[in-house]
Amino acid sequence: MTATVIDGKAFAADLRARIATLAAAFSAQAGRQAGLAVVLVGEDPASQVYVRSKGRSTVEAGMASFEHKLPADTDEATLLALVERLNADPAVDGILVQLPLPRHLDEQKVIATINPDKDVDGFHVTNAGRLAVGQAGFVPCTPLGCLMLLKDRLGDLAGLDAVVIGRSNIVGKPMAQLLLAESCTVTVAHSKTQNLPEVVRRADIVVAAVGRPEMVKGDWIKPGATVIDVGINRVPGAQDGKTRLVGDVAYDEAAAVAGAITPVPGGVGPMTIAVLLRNTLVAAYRNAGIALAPDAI
Ligand SMILES: Nc1nc2c(c(=O)[nH]1)N[C@@H](CN(C=O)c1ccc(C(=O)N[C@@H](CCC(=O)O)C(=O)O)cc1)CN2
Ligand SMILES: [Mg+2]
Repeated sequence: MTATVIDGKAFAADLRARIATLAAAFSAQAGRQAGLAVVLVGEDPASQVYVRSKGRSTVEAGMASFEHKLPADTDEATLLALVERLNADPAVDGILVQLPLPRHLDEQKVIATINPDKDVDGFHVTNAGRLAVGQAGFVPCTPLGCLMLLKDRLGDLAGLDAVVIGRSNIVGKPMAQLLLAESCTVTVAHSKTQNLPEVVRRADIVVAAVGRPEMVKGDWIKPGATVIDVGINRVPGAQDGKTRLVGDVAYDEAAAVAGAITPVPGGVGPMTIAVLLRNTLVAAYRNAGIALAPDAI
């Protein structure tokens, strides 16, 4: 078997186009643009790339982008005061603090300061709780993007066996909650899981989010399974000094067995920013008190 390649880049482009149409409708109805504030502390090169890309995508979708770049040695009080100002700013519908933060800053404390109804990353405990009990809230962008790709490929997920490898607050745990809400039978595997290859072999859906390059091997995959690779790992390339990106799944081996698989790059990654725009627009509709059909985006 050779797997169908799930083209996250194309799916995300289509999603962004639909968001742009709705964002224009929002601006006309509300008399203002939906707004996203992104806070970057420090000069981490990857974070700078992601923040630039978020700003550009926000403007391209017809929304307002507010970028706040703070030096790496910013103290906690200054960062929390900025978040409080953004909470109070009616032009700001969504607030995102780019992670990771410099070590001296407490990520949980910063996230806890964001108004949950502006928390378009879905990282606030209130939104984690809402997801856990099935209430409307914001869902973290990467797992929601994975779910969109899965539903597009498989339709109804009810009854399928899903294994999520990784238990982070940002991907693994919310992914498991989302799959449970779709009535999958969900296993969350992690570094202490015994007989991981056997556990993965049971799965109709495998979501790999461990951050270990090419850890999931082809012979772990059940023939025909759908494989979603969240990993973005930079490893030394074949040529001197060059690096290349690989996922958490050994792609060529897995693609020979799976029914469908996301590539790295071009799979899950582009969905993260498209879903961020989606969450921001949903926040704008809610903040403006304008109804938006639940399945509109
Ligand atoms: N506050 C947040 N911080 C972080 C998040 C997040 O959702 N919210 N996620 C990641 C970084 N991230 C967005 O912030 C992100 C990561 C990867 C991609 C992406 O498109 N990746 C490409 C490859 C990019 C490359 O060449 O390096 C792909 O997979 O095709 C977008 C956004 C951590 N921090
Ligand atoms: Mg820290």
